[in-house]
Amino acid sequence: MLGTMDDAHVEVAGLTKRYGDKTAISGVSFRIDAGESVALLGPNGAGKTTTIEILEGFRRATAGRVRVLGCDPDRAGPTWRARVGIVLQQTGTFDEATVGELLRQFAAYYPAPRDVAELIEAVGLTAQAGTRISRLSGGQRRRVDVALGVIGNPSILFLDEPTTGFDPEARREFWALIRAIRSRGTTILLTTHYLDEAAELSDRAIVIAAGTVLADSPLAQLGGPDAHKPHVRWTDPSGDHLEITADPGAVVTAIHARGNYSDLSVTTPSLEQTYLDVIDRARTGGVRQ
Ligand SMILES: Nc1ncnc2c1ncn2[C@@H]1O[C@H](COP(=O)(O)OP(=O)(O)OP(=O)(O)O)[C@@H](O)[C@H]1O
Repeated sequence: MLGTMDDAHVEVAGLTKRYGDKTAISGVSFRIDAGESVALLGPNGAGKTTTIEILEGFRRATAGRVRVLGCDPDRAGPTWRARVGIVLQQTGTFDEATVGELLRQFAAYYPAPRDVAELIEAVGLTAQAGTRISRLSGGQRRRVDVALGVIGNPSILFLDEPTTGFDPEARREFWALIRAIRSRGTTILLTTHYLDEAAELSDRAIVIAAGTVLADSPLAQLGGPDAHKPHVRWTDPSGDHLEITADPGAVVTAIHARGNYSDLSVTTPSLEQTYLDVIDRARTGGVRQ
C-alpha cells in the first residue's frame, strides 16, 4: 500500500547499519512529513549517504524500521519507485543523447511524468534541449540530473550533495530550481556540507555524527536558544570579558557607563559556528538538542 494514514513521508526508527564489524549508523530515528524540506547535515563519514541510500532502497538496513511513502524501501515495487525522485552524488553519463532525447526516454518509464518541454524550461536548459549531454558544462549536467530526478513527478526528492563543485552563481541558480520544486509541494531530503545551502532550502536540519542524531530542529533553533544569542566582548583593567546575552544593548550601555574599556564588539554566531558547536559538544560529551 502506498501512503500512510498520517502525513509522514519518511519514518525512521532505530535504524542501524553495519558494514562488517564497523557500525556506520547506530539507532537513528527521525520523521519527515509530506511537503517538508529537510537537510541532513554531518561531518565526513557521519553516515549521511548510508542513511539516504537506505531510504532510496539502494542499501539494506541491518536493523530498525524504515518507511518511505508508507513502504519499506527494501521491499517496495515499481509503483513506489515512480513516486521517489533521486539525484545521486555522481551520476552516469548518457553522452550520445541530447537533453531532449534523454528526458523523453526517461519520461516514458513513468506513469504520470512531467511535461518534458516544460521541465527543460524549468531547469533552464531550453537553449540546450538539442545539445548532446557530452557538450554540456558540469553545472548544466547537474541540471539534467535534477530534471531526471523529478521527471516522474515524484512525491519525495532525495538530493545527495547536489551542488558540490558549483561556482557561487550556479549554486544560487540551482537553489532557485530546488525552491521551485519545493513550492510544488514535493517533500525534499538533501545532504549538504554547506550551511547556507541548508538555510536556503530547508525548514529543518537533522545533524548526525558518528552514526547518531545530535540535533533535529529548525535551523534557526539549532544548538538550543543560547546558541543564537549575541556575544559581547570587551577589555577593561581586570582583563578580557565575554557576555552572551539576549540584550546586548543593555550590556553595552552598562560597560559604557563604567568607562575605561577597549575592544568592545558585539557579534552573533554564524549558523556554521552554531553547527560546529553542536558537533564539538557531542565529541566532548554534550547532550542532544
Ligand atoms: N560500502 C561500504 N563498506 C564499508 N564501509 C562503508 C561503506 N560505505 C560507507 N562506509 C563507512 O560508513 C561510514 C559512513 O559513511 P557515509 O558515506 O554514509 O558517510 P557520509 O556522512 O555520507 O560522508 P561524506 O560527507 O564524506 O559523504 C564511514 O565510516 C564509511 O567509511
